[in-house]
Amino acid sequence: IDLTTTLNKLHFKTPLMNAAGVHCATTTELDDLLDSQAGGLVTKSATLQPRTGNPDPRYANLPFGSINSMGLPNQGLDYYLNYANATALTHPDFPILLSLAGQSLAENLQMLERIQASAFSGLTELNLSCPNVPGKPQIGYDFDQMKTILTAVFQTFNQPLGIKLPPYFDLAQFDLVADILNQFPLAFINTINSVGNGLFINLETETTVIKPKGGFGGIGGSYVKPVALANVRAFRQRLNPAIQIIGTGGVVSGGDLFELILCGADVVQIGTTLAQEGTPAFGRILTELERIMAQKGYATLADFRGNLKTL
Ligand SMILES: O=C(O)c1[nH]c(=O)[nH]c(=O)c1I
Repeated sequence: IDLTTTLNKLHFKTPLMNAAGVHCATTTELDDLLDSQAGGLVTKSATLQPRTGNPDPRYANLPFGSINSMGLPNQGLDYYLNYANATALTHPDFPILLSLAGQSLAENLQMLERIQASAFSGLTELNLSCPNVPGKPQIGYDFDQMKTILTAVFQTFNQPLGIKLPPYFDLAQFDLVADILNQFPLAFINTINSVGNGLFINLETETTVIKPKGGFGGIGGSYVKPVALANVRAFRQRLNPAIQIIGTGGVVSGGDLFELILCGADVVQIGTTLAQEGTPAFGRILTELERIMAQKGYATLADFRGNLKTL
């Protein structure tokens, strides 16, 4: 069974990695990912300066997933850029993605210029879908702003770049967003980010379970798998084949991983499952995938990628 895959020119030994924001905020967490069966890693979405983020409790595990309103806490771009450049020396073949979530176009352009001026040779993921910075609407739901940002970004940045998208729930929106994205030389899209501004209640205490934003937060885990499958499938059907797809959302088992690849994903990320189970989740899920592939007679991921059949 060959589990290898590629994203742009980066070679992944396995198609599974962390989702930005989970187990990737500090060098300790990032080194943990290096030593796991993950095929690559992505760093916590960065701003130019460090941020403390929203007040605790800002994350909660739920019966079928998680809710979070972290508020973009991170160590600042240089911390992650330094980590990426140091790791490239010790692990030259391990794919590293840098996630950016600047709070203005100017900040994003400043960060991209800093990356371009450095020795960084990985992939950059521009997060257009953080749902938890109070007062900042998600760029991914403002199509004019998205177009403006992508136009400016591709005039500035000549390294491979992908974007992290929020979930969409309307076929006309898939058409509209795909038409915008097809105008740009994107290396990949990553879909989905958490389903924004859900609410979970503690029935006993009659309270919310997280503090920020009156308890509203991004939903992840099994709750969102049907939304992730649909978004990966819809964009695979609509995007220029040169734009690859990272599939994220609701992956708990090897079957879930198989399904996202069947919808067209080239690489798959786990967030909630990694937060709850730790890095052993990578090996468990990959072993389950191998078993399913063997049962079905598939030797490589390309044997079934994107081959979902309709009735
Ligand atoms: O609250 C966060 O830090 C956060 N949380 C998410 O669920 N997605 C994101 O992109 C971000 I930047």
